[in-house]
Amino acid sequence: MARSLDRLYKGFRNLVSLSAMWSMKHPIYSVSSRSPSVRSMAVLPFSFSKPWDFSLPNPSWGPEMMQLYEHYNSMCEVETEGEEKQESSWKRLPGYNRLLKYATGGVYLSKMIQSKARLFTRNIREPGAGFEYVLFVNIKEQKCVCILQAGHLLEGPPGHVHGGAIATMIDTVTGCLASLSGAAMTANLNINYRSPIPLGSTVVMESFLDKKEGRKMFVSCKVTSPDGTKLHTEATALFLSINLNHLMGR
Ligand SMILES: CCCCCCCC(=O)SCCNC(=O)CCNC(=O)[C@H](O)C(C)(C)COP(=O)(O)OP(=O)(O)OC[C@H]1O[C@@H](n2cnc3c(N)ncnc32)[C@H](O)[C@@H]1OP(=O)(O)O
Repeated sequence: MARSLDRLYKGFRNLVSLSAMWSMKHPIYSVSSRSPSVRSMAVLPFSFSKPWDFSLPNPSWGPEMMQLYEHYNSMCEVETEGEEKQESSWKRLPGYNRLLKYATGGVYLSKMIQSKARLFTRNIREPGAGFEYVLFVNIKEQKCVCILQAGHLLEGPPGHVHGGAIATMIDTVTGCLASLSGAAMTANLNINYRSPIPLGSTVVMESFLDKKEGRKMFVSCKVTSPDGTKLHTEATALFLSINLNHLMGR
């Protein structure tokens, strides 16, 4: 089992390179200009039982979310230097509702390990109602950017996003960055909430690897408005790289 888990984690890392392939296989939806409430009721042409890349645009995405997606997605394209083509250091990470199932070898393990388990942030079926997000990583710069459109089911204070939902997304973004070179878990997360995030709005979450000391990774994260003028949230996190046996209680 431990060996299978190690193979599986290598598969997780391969997901980064798989993203380019997935984006070619799945066509991007055109986004309608209807009001946010109408947009959030749009129905996606897929069921949860099929693998679906949630990081691709769907009709619930508003213009700001689309604009930012297109900006970062264009940076993932192959760069040309003179005659030579170079792979971009930016990658879009595909988003599944169960990573385990779609990683190399994971399809077998996902039947053995709590087959009903699903990724917390990808569980709300109605498009636009929960966490609509896409993650981009820059491996060279050790940086991760997430574009998040927070839906109406994430309410905390009236009309605004719940602090726990914001913390969840910060954990996801910083966790993705910390896990780029291997399995890691959050040991500590400190959050300063500076200004509330209105429901339905789009925010940019930027995360940086500040320092690495042995197994410890110190990561920071900033949540801002799309134009960067408004700071919503700031956070620092400590991640510890783990051996996958840690998850098996050994
Ligand atoms: C794609 C989706 C991505 C989503 C990513 C989401 C990530 C998550 O949410 S993970 C879930 C939440 N996190 C958890 O459940 C973790 C629970 N905690 C644990 O399992 C363990 O405490 C764990 C793995 C963090 C550390 O345990 P362990 O590996 O035994 O480390 P340990 O030997 O105690 O400590 C190692 C070092 O880290 C330090 N350390 C450990 N915890 C902390 C902490 N909370 N604060 C500061 N330092 C700490 C220790 O002091 C020690 O330092 P040093 O080497 O200088 O003496």
